[in-house]
Amino acid sequence: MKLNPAQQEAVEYVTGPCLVLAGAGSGKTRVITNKIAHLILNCGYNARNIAAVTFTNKAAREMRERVNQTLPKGKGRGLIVSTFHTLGLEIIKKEIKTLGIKSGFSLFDDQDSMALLKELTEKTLQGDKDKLRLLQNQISNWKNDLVLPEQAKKHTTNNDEVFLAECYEKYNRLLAAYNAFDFDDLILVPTLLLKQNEQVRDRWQQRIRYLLVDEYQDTNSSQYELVKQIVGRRGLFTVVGDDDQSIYSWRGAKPQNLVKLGEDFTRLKLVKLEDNYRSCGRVLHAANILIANNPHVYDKKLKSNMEYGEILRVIVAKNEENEAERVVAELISHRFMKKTSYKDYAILYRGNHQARVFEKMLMTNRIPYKISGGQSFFARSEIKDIMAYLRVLVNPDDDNAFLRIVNVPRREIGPATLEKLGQYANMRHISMFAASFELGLEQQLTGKRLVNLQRFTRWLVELDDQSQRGEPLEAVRDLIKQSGYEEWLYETSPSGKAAEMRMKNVSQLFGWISGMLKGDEAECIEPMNLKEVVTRLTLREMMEQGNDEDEADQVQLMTLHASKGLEFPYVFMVGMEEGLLPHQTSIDEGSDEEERRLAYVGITRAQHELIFTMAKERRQFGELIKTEPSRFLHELPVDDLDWEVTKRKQSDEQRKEKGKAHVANLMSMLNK
Ligand SMILES: Nc1ncnc2c1ncn2[C@@H]1O[C@H](COP(=O)(O)OP(=O)(O)OP(=O)(O)O)[C@@H](O)[C@H]1O
Ligand SMILES: [Mg+2]
Repeated sequence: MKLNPAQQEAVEYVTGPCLVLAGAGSGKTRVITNKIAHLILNCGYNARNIAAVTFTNKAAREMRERVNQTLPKGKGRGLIVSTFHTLGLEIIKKEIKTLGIKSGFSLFDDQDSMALLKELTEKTLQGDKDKLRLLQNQISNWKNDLVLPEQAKKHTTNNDEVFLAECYEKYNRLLAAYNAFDFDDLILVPTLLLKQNEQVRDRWQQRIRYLLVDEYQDTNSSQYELVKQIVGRRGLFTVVGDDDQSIYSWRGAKPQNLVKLGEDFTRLKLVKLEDNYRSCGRVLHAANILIANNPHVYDKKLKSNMEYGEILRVIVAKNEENEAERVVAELISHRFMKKTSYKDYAILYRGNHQARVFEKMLMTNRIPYKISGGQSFFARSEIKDIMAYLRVLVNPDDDNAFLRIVNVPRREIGPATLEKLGQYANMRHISMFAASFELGLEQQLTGKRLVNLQRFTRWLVELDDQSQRGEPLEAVRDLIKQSGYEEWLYETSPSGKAAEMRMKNVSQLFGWISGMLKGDEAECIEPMNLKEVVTRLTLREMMEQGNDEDEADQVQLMTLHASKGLEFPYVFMVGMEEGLLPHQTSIDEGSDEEERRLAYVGITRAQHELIFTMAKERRQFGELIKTEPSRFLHELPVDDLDWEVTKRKQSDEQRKEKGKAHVANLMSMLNK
């Protein structure tokens, strides 16, 4: 693969710390993939001593693929390409003894952790959603800053803070009782362990001798500390990033970590890349002009290597339905004229809720599409159910999971039974699952209630035995069959078709499990046992979403956040309105810099053409609100934008009919 001289320099510098700081599309990610190959092929590194960290599972998968293509077969074996969280999980798993935790621990996603917080603040916050969210954020911030409950408690200045810190302490204690970690723990726990335990640190520094980090601008304090602990004094690493694409400050990301890197590693070599290979000149010009409105720590230049390209259009639609209609009509005719594929198009938006009308319009027109994020595969109730079964199977202490499935499908184990069971378990300080076997429970529960409950838990024990006997796949298959889940889906779904769809999702999940147990899933280094599979799936569930049929020819729908690092020939940036982009909260807070960076990320995803759209009216909380064009549209260079002038005289009805006719016309052209 060809590289320019600056990229080449970054790839070949392997004797010390290296930072590549450059704008979008300048080939930073390409530097990382080429450097991995260079380290293995020309510098004598064994692949298993190299780790590359990226931000999403999708990016990790792509990176691994790209590296494998450049290496002779087998040379990439053992290479770690993962997200920060998967790397953290890997460290926890390998150091489970040192950490003194039971294997088969659970991972709690945001919803699980919220359920826990709700439980422990039942009396104080009484389910107040805003306050609960505030508490959850504060705990997350503490964890991201490596602050433990004791330290948090020490630094309180008022009663509110004392309350938050105490909740944090209780929350962590509950997590431990459930033998569970939350998302932020996956970084916090390994980082503190490496920091405090020299032996463990040595072990990991021996294992990972060269570290590469993509999208470095989005690392938070705990992630940065993890990097520091792994590279140690040797300081052999390459990180690449772009401060203008820092869009995760709400998760504690600190672009200042770029500056800190220079202070912490004084030998740091800085490489700047100034050629953009992705976007046409006009797209790049617009992006550069927009981002110039933000203050800059580093001076960066970026010039296009492509032609200047088509004018950037702004489509002004009447309302959100009309916006979706227009985008889909544009897409159909464009595809017809240019003979492109559906997967060449991306529709990018600020918030997941914006996706729905586009989804509907695409479906109506039979256009294949894929939504990344949003209602993810793992958020579907059937997947949550089966995952809960699996979680109980590998970690019977997981009361949350137990409660989710104890009566799904219905087993006549009612709330009164569960309440009694819960009380007894609490008294004995054991899990509900364990409590169900104790003789003492007979005083609380009698007759049929106890029989039903124990039939259920005994059945789980049998499945676990089967799995332990070396038949994990059969155990999972039996679990799904014997639970009667399929029949239950047919009974409870709104239609047979819906039940069928849901069962298809369950089969998909089963397929993944089977692949992981055999070790043929992309992210597997070797076959996994059922415990590992469940933790890995939970992580997939937390990180990202979905059943990634990357190869399929589908229009891509995703949030601006999820589009980071990706590129598409044709991009629609929709909902370009004040209140959406920039988001209302940032307007209220009087700071739009991060939103501008988000717009910059969106614009720089486009390779050939970029179309902005907005709706003049939008429904908000059931009311129709008049909107204003996004300030970012006004910041773009006037000569590069073509604002569509709306013809006022057309009535709504006429417009609607015309839009429909247009789409129908195009479809018939295509079908000929
Ligand atoms: N030297 C080069 N010659 C030709 N094409 C290149 C070169 N370097 C990178 N590219 C191509 O340019 C595009 C952008 O590269 P890449 O994704 O690595 O950029 P990036 O800096 O990581 O972008 P982002 O900031 O959006 O993550 C890719 O299609 C890549 O293959
Ligand atoms: Mg990149």
